[in-house]
Amino acid sequence: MSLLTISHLSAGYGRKEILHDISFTSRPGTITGILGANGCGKTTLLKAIANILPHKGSCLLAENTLESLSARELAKQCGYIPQKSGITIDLTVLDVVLMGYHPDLSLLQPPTVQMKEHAKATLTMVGLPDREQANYNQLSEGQKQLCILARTFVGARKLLLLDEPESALDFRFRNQMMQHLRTYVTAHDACALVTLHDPSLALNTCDELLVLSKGTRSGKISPKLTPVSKMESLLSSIYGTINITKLHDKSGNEHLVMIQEESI
Ligand SMILES: Nc1ncnc2c1ncn2[C@@H]1O[C@H](COP(=O)(O)OP(=O)(O)OP(=O)(O)O)[C@@H](O)[C@H]1O
Repeated sequence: MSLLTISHLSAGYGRKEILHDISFTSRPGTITGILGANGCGKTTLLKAIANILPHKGSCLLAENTLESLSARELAKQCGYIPQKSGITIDLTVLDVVLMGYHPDLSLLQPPTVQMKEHAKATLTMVGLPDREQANYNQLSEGQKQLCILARTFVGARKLLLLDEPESALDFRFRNQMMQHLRTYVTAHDACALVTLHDPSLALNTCDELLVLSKGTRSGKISPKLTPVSKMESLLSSIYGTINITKLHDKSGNEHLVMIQEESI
């Protein structure tokens, strides 16, 4: 059964259409990676689903048509992480995380003690223990991404839209971030759409991959089910001639690794 149903979505800027007739579904408890070349429309897709961009088509989350919700109701259903947080004023890390509760609080209502404790625990979980009183703007870019991730997690929304949440994270934190996301979608029966630029990370941590090419859907991959030859063919449309190889770690778990077949 689907939690999210995107039907015939088209969107763009002004008169220029960027996304053309995109349809797909996501099940509860799953992570869908969105892959595509620079400028193909990944961010535009997330913005349209988050209702930041006017669009044609519809986005259904469980029984809610997202386009018909008020901004507050939408924020209660859907957490959106843009590429840049846009936070320029001085705020503590804890205050930034507590912003994740805003849709649940009335104007000027302060967060509860329980919310603060949960926010601190979430900061520790994502890898920022003891940093709650630090100035958000004095964190490294990677630490900022972890802080914004914590902000997204505390809200317990059914749909998470994450735009390159791993771009400033090192190898270890990238994998951990995807593990935290896995824990989140499982615990909340939620679904996450994540734009990623690391195909190997996407192949090993996402349940499904939506492949975009020039604003159209060129295919969907289920890394555990789709034959390697079909994955290679679809991903070659983005990355050129590539080769996907199966490797096993020391515990015997299978991993997919994508390598470039020829020099560019
Ligand atoms: N605010 C805007 N006004 C006009 N055109 C825009 C705007 N934002 C993006 N575009 C255009 O829309 C197209 C898709 O951009 P988008 O940011 O969705 O791509 P993307 O796949 O997320 O790229 P990247 O991987 O580089 O982040 C690009 O051609 C871009 O120039």
